[in-house]
Amino acid sequence: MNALAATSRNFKQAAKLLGLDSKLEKSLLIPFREIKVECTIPKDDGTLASYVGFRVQHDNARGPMKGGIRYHHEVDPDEVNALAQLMTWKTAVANIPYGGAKGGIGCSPGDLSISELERLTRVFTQKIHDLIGIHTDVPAPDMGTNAQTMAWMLDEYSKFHGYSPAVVTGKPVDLGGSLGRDAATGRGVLFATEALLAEHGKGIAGQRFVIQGFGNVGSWAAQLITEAGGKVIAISDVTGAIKNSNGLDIPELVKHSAEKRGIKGFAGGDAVDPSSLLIEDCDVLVPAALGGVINKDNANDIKAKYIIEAANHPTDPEADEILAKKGVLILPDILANSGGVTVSYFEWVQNIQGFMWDEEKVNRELRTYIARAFRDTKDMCRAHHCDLRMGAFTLGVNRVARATVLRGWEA
Ligand SMILES: NC(=O)C1=CN([C@@H]2O[C@H](COP(=O)(O)OP(=O)(O)OC[C@H]3O[C@@H](n4cnc5c(N)ncnc54)[C@H](OP(=O)(O)O)[C@@H]3O)[C@@H](O)[C@H]2O)C=CC1
Ligand SMILES: O=C(O)CCC(=O)C(=O)O
Repeated sequence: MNALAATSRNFKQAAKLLGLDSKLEKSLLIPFREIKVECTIPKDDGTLASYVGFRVQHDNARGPMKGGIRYHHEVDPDEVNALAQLMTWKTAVANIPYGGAKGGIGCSPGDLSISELERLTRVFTQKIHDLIGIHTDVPAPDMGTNAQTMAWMLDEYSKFHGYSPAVVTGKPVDLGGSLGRDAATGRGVLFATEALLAEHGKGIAGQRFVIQGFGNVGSWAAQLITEAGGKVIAISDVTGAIKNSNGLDIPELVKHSAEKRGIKGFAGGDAVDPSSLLIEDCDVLVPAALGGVINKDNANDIKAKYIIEAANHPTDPEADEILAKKGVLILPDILANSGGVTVSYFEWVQNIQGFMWDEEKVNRELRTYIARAFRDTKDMCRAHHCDLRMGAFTLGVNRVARATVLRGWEA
């Protein structure tokens, strides 16, 4: 199912559970603003290349819009729209004073040189600089982008508006980035998993994990889960998938992946078919790459007891239904991966205050925010007799609806 159709379907189900007025429901669903820009750059060989960039600003009832910028060949308007909407509910679930946005450029970052990526990022920033800002819309990294991308955005934005570190988060620490932001999404995944397992009398130690994706989120999640005593038995990235039933040596895999630009060829595990990774026998499955990967075609074969959605919208609504019947518990994206935007919020606060926190404080606060979001979600599950996804959706949608009504519509 298309990402936007799936996300909107979840939203509508939550609106129904909350008994939202149909006109309010409609106004919450329609994005505040959709931006589409042409980005042409000279390539290193002198030829021109044109790309399409998007920024969808979904909602700002609770504060400045917030969300990452994705560089991936599959980026399209519907997907960015869905991801922006998810950010609105996610920031509300985390109870941080933001709305939601998302951006992206349809490109294959692996095929571009560093200087081509820099030119593309600068052109994109030139096209949207008037529509983002510290108190309007604050970008951050997502798939295919990183701290360096944010450094270029900050530099380009500052040419128009003066030096403004708080205009992006996930920056390098040398430019005002927060300690702990790089690991934050993976660390949030760990904290959220701990909260879920604790409810069932379990801990991370001894559980067998399978992780799809070994980029920022997947690699940090793997490292932190391993440090907490979990056994990561299989991992995939674009280059392939590997398995070791005794547990993969994650620090060695991190080194291998950095040197070889992927996990393929790692000596500490056996190569397996990437298409069967999600149906490997394990306790906890952590999709940490693309959307829509758990769907009606593979849901029946999934063996995990818990799915922790580190990626955005990895599970289709049809798969949700199949997995619920099988008794698989799903910790939804807007809660499970909210650690990234939560530490982005801490970064923005530090930039505005001109004061830096130490990493221990960042991680301690993150644990508090994730634990609170989990408790609040469970309260909504009890109130509405629903699963964790609808618990998180009703929590987020209700907070945004309340803010919208309080602000009113008077012209
Ligand atoms: N970064 C953040 O703070 C946050 C990210 N997220 C979400 O987490 C997910 C991952 O983002 P992030 O880690 O930042 O992105 P990265 O670009 O750092 O990493 C993405 C990873 O996914 C892998 N990948 C891509 N396609 C496939 C595929 N078909 N099968 C298996 N692996 C694949 C990539 O492989 P390769 O490197 O070989 O291309 C890479 O290992 C996304 O859904 C994103 O929206 C959510 C919240 C915050
Ligand atoms: O850190 C941020 O602002 C946004 C991270 C993001 O894009 C996401 O949570 O999906």
